[in-house]
Amino acid sequence: MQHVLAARRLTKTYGTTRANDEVDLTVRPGEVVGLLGHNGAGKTTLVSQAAGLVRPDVGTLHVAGVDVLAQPAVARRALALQPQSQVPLDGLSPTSAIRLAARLRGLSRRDAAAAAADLVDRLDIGRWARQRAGAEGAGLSGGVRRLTAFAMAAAAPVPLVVLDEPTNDVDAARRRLLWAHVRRLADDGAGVLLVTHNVAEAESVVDRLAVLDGGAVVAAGTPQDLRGPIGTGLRLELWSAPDDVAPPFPVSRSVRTGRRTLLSIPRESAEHAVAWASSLHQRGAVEQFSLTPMSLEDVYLALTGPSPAGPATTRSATASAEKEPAHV
Ligand SMILES: Nc1ncnc2c1ncn2[C@@H]1O[C@H](COP(=O)(O)OP(=O)(O)OP(=O)(O)O)[C@@H](O)[C@H]1O
Repeated sequence: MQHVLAARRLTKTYGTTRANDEVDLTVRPGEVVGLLGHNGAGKTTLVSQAAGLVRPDVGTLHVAGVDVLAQPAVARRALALQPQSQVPLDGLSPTSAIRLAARLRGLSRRDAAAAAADLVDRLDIGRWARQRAGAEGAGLSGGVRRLTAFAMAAAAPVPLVVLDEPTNDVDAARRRLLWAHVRRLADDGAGVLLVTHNVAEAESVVDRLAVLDGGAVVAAGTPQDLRGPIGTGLRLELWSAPDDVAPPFPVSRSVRTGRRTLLSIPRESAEHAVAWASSLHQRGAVEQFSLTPMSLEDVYLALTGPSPAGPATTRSATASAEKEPAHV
């Protein structure tokens, strides 16, 4: 079936900063595509171009088959956007804002009211549903405003839903409700482009992922594709290990954060690792330990590096930018 989003060689430069560098990205109806990347990697620039808010320097962009560059207003009607910044709700309650969004997308008064009631219920924001926001959203918490903005984007059927960091400020229980609804949007036939820093949680809802680094797509595919050889490994976590800890098996990566030491090890070393960590634990050298499969977050960090590369000013500005461009 036709893509609901098709970006080809999309490039956007601000001065010497290449915010998007020949990005290829597609979203099909019924799938959730996650867009990952460090701060400044170029995610919002890509989303803004898809929404017709920013014009690319080079490349082509189609939303639901409509050329965004030639017909931005028509393309915009095929897309619902939850922006990264909070939406202004001044004077509106969550219920009235969601209804309004649904009405603007052509739903009847009755259907808009039903959609708003359903979303308020699914996202568990009933306590605040009739509470009017003051200036700059005053009176509603950041999380409720964010959930309301999500519900506004989800209020009426549309070919492409674009969500730019929808879970910011949202508590753990309601994040789960939101993720479930993201999946439901795709299961109902929409294509969803999801920008998120929440790699671990996003793994449960995305069909495919693209990782941006320095404006370029450095990896793309299903979570399983991305795991690749890195993802077949294991992670051994030690709590309060001494600084000079020296495992007697291969370690591809060792990271210390606070009291935790995280070692990436090959699957074949599992038995050795458990025996070694158990003996450290018995001697009191570590407080506790765990051995688990590598998470998608570990793989993401391995792909992008522990510190942000930032946008590339040239193609060779970062190690990862030298990799073959990937396509999704
Ligand atoms: N209007 C602009 N003018 C100048 N530079 C810009 C502009 N918009 C974005 N940039 C730069 O382009 C790069 C990509 O920014 P972008 O906002 O797309 O990143 P991002 O991946 O969305 O980051 P974050 O995760 O922090 O939201 C950054 O270096 C940013 O400073």
